[in-house]
Amino acid sequence: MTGLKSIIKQLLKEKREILLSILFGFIGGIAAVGLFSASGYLISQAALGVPIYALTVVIATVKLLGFTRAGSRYIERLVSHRATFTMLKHIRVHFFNRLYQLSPARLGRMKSGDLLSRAVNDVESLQNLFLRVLYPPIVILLVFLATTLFTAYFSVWMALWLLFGLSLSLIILPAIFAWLQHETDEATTEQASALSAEATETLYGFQDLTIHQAIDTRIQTFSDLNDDYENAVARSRIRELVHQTLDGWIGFAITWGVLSIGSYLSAAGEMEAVWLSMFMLLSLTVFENTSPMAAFPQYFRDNKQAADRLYALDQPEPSGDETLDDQQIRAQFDQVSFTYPNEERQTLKNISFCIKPGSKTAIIGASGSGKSTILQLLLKLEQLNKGDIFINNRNINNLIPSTIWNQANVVMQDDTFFAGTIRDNLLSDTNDDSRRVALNKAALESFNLDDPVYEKGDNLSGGEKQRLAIARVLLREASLWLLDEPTSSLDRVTAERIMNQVYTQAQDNTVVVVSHELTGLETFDQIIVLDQGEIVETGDFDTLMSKQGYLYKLKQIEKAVL
Ligand SMILES: Nc1ncnc2c1ncn2[C@@H]1O[C@H](COP(=O)(O)OP(=O)(O)OP(=O)(O)O)[C@@H](O)[C@H]1O
Repeated sequence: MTGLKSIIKQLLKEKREILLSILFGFIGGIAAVGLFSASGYLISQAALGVPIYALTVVIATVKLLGFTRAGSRYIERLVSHRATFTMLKHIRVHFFNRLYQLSPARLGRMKSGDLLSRAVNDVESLQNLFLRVLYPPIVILLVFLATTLFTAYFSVWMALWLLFGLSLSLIILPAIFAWLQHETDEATTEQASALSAEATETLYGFQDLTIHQAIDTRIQTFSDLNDDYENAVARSRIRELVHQTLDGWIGFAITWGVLSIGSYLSAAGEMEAVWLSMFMLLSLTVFENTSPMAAFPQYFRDNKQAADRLYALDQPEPSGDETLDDQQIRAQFDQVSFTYPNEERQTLKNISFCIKPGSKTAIIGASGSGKSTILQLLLKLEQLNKGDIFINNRNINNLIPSTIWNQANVVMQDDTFFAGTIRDNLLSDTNDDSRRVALNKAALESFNLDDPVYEKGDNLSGGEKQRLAIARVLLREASLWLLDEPTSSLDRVTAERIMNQVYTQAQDNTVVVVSHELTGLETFDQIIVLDQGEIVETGDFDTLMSKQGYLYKLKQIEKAVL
């Protein structure tokens, strides 16, 4: 289902409001036509010297139509806006739920500026969908048809002429302008997206760009993108104005035609001349109603694209097992290959290994050899391309990601910290005493729970962030520990102290540690050595050293360097 269809389906839930909007829109529109027509008739009669008492009914009708028009316009606006805001509320909730279910890896691949503009601009622009795209044409059509029917009572030719004007104004002109706009609009959307992503990246990287003296180039790029976008928007607005002008001319031309037909009919004695001014004002008013159609192609396009973009995030609800019954976690990779989306290079090549329940595994290897990727796949943050991963003998494809996350204590290289306090950033609803114990275990005893943390943890050093991330996991109960270089920014003594705390707490659990460090490997049950996405050897420390293979050579190099 396309995005627009999904949104319209969502909107149709507000049936009552929609029907009321159309009904009162129609009453308001037809009252306006009636008001001006009756006024035209009144002016003609007054000019002919008809006494005022003979016109009492028409005068009262004009007044009544004036009130009806104002009242129904008010009710129409009220119910149409209520329908719109209810719809927006549902869409926001739907969008957030989808965003929430997206895998963090897929989220990460979207440029943050782009994503923000999606969330905010797209939902905001959808408020025009009902107010300017869906129901105004229906109301205009109904008013037009009712007016044409009324006109047909006096003259079929005049009614046909009005119908001709209706098809020009309501169908042909919007279709031509929608077609004209089609190509440039695609470009405008891409430019808006590029501009937003560029702005976000420049703001985030402002400090680095300034230090590396690359800010001027970046600002120039931003300024060029901005110019392109502004030009595209200006072109689009000019087209809208041309459409509006042409629409006005069509209204005048049709009114002129109505007047000509009326004059001919009254000269031929088939219609009284007193009706002429009524038809002239009727035609002018009914065409005035069509002026919102000039913005129709633009709004239609904007809303269609916004809806498609929002619903592009839709993906099937994750299905599968929601629990892992066993206390201990066993993981097995069976001939797994993996390439990141949109990448040519294979990151993992046909790797197989088994992590036994309650065991301690170290994954080592050169930078870029694929160590972190193994953790990403285990957490189902990425979808493997070939082979199978089993957790407790269940294929990972049949597990919903949150089942694994519930069981996992994870420290990644780029854990996120939020503006708030240390307490907030521990992400635990336990009591303050337990929080303090966790901070102590993570060698953060100098921190207070109320100490502030800036956005993205900007006031914390690299080592403090790592220790805070470890304090987070020390507060959770989990049977699988996945630690990606958890102490790489710490001095050896502190690192050992903290890791001892981790191993004590995780002594019965399955632990996988990704590391560059070659020290302390003796304590692991299994060492997996990776090189360029391939496993070059596995085994415990003594076995690998006695084999005098890859790890042995690395150790020799380390010895020589130190
Ligand atoms: N999100 C991503 N999209 C595309 N390629 C990626 C992504 N993440 C990692 N890669 C690539 O996959 C390869 C393996 O990356 P990975 O992070 O798993 O290596 P690593 O062994 O953990 O490296 P390091 O020790 O430097 O952290 C690298 O070549 C990297 O460029």
